[in-house]
Parts: sequence; structure tokens; C-alpha cells
Amino acid sequence: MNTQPAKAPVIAVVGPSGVGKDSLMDALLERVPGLVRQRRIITRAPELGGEDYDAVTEDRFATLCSAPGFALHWQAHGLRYAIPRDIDELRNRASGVLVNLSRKVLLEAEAAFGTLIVLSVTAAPEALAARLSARGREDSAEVERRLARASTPVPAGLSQVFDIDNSGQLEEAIKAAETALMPWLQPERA
Ligand SMILES: Nc1ncnc2c1ncn2[C@@H]1O[C@H](COP(=O)(O)OP(=O)(O)OP(=O)(O)O)[C@@H](O)[C@H]1O
Ligand SMILES: O=P(O)(O)OC[C@H]1O[C@H](OP(=O)(O)O)[C@H](O)[C@@H]1O
Repeated sequence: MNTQPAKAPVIAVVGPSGVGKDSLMDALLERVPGLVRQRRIITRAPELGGEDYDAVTEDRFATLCSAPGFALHWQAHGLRYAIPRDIDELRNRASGVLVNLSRKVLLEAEAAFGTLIVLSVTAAPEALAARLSARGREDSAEVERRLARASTPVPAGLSQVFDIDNSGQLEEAIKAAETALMPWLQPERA
């Protein structure tokens, strides 16, 4: 008989650039005991701020991607992103592990992680455009490219998907996410 405790769920926060994924994750980390966040490895310059990530060069990414490999990796916006295998350690000690993923790797993520809860964050196109411009991390051409990807759907066939509308106040989206996650988080792990 397998007496190993179940690993904590991986909670994928997905949606178009500028929709508020990082803002939502920061708030959930403050409010929900036992939640942790998995850092991503990104081939983005280190000084650009925003989320806390491991900045690497293309060469370093390629080296890491071969043995022992990543738990998950993808490409978007001309950048490469990866989730290291360390995520397993977090799953053993947390009640849930938040991670920012591309919508296009969700089926692969569910196969890799087993228990995957998807928070699919949406917002009105005009809100996205205003937020990306105000944030100022990307130039206007890159903002346009990101807006063009905004309506990419979450793939069919996932087990647990919750839609979170962040068109209005962030507080409303936080409450909706907390409600969706509540049944999944085991207090004894916190
Ligand atoms: N409900 C909201 N109302 C107004 N501004 C918001 C709201 N949610 C987030 N923002 C702001 O919008 C900008 C983009 O948010 P954030 O960086 O969290 O998005 P993101 O989805 O993580 O983007 P990316 O995928 O490009 O990193 C930030 O400046 C953030 O403060
Ligand atoms: O549009 P899709 O493929 O869902 O997401 C692609 C990527 O866009 C965002 O990147 P960033 O955080 O802005 O660098 C997401 O975090 C994801 O990694």
C-alpha cells in the first residue's frame, strides 16, 4: 500500500499578458496560508522587474534543458520559460504551488503534475491594453503583439478550470480565486 502523502496541487495561473496574473498570485500568497510560488527560469534580462524569476542566457537555458531537464518548458513572446524539477520539493511541503504558465502547455502540465488546478484569468481587451501600456515593461510594438495573443483559448480536456474575471477591481478577482481554491487546499499542510 502506498503511504506517501499526496503531493500538493499545482495551481496554474494563466491568461493574456497584462491580465493580472502576477498581481493575483501576490495577493493569494499573502492571504492563503500554505500557498507558495514556483519561480520560473526565463531568458529575459534580469533587470526588468515584475515577478521574481531566474534570468538565464539562451545558452544556459539550452544546457539546463538537457539532462536532467526541466519539469516543463515553453516559448512565448520571443522568450524561453521553464519550470525546474525543484517544484516537487515545494509540492511536498506546501498546501498548493502557484505557477504562471502559458495556456499552450496546460495539457502537458496536467500530464506532468497530475493534480493541476487552472485559474484562467480574463479581462476586457481595453483593460489589457491600458494595463500593459501603463506598466511600461514592453515597447508599443511588443504590447501590440501581446494583445494579439489575448484571445488564445484555454485548451479543452483539462480536469479543473476556474474562470476568474479581472476586468474590474483586483479585489473581486482575488475573492473569486480564493473561493475556487478553498476546497483544494489541505489545512494540515499549511
Ligand atoms: N484589476 C486590476 N485593475 C487595474 N489594474 C490592474 C488590475 N490587475 C492588475 N492590474 C495592473 O495591470 C498591470 C499588469 O498586471 P500583472 O503584471 O499582474 O499582469 P500579468 O498577467 O502578470 O502580465 P504578464 O503575463 O505580462 O507578466 C500591472 O501594472 C498591475 O498592477
Ligand atoms: O499567451 P500564453 O501562451 O498563454 O502565455 C505566454 C506567456 O506570457 C506570459 O509571459 P510574461 O510573464 O509576460 O513574460 C505568461 O507568463 C506566459 O509565460
